[in-house]
Amino acid sequence: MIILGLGSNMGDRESNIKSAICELNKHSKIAIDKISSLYETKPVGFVNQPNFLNLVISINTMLNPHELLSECLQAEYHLGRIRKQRWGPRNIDIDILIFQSYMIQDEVLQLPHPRLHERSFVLIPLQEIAYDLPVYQGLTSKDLLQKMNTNDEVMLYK
Ligand SMILES: Nc1nc2nc(S)n(CCO)c2c(=O)[nH]1
Repeated sequence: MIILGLGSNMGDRESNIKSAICELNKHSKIAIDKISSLYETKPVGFVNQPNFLNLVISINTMLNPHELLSECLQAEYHLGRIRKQRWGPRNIDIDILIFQSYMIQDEVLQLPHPRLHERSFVLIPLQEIAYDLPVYQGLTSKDLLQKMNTNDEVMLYK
């Protein structure tokens, strides 16, 4: 499976995420498979910023991980990606979370995403579309969520 995480906490957040999905789906070598519900989520990392909207999608593609990263960055660029601070607010964020069984650690891409297992804003939507997918040390999103306190950080938006 190939899983992307989408997020936005600037501007029309829902429209930004829908536009990002459309941008990706327009690509001849990317096919959207599943789309999770949309969630309102409290910011983690740099907490002094607006709430995010987050979702995850699964895709099918013939691209390799670095080619897919390039297309995700292109899509962010086309959507006018605004990011002043590394951890600050952004109108659109497209992260590659899982790319089949690839393990990559280089200066532009880390797979699986290094913070995937500690992010309820990823694990909760991921549970919807890939509940039995091992995502971290053989554990599924359900296993990982059972170990976390996530009661008010992630709320179903739509
Ligand atoms: N809830 C939430 N917190 C975040 N902190 C960062 S950085 N990001 C950007 C994704 O890495 C997010 C996010 O998408 N959602």
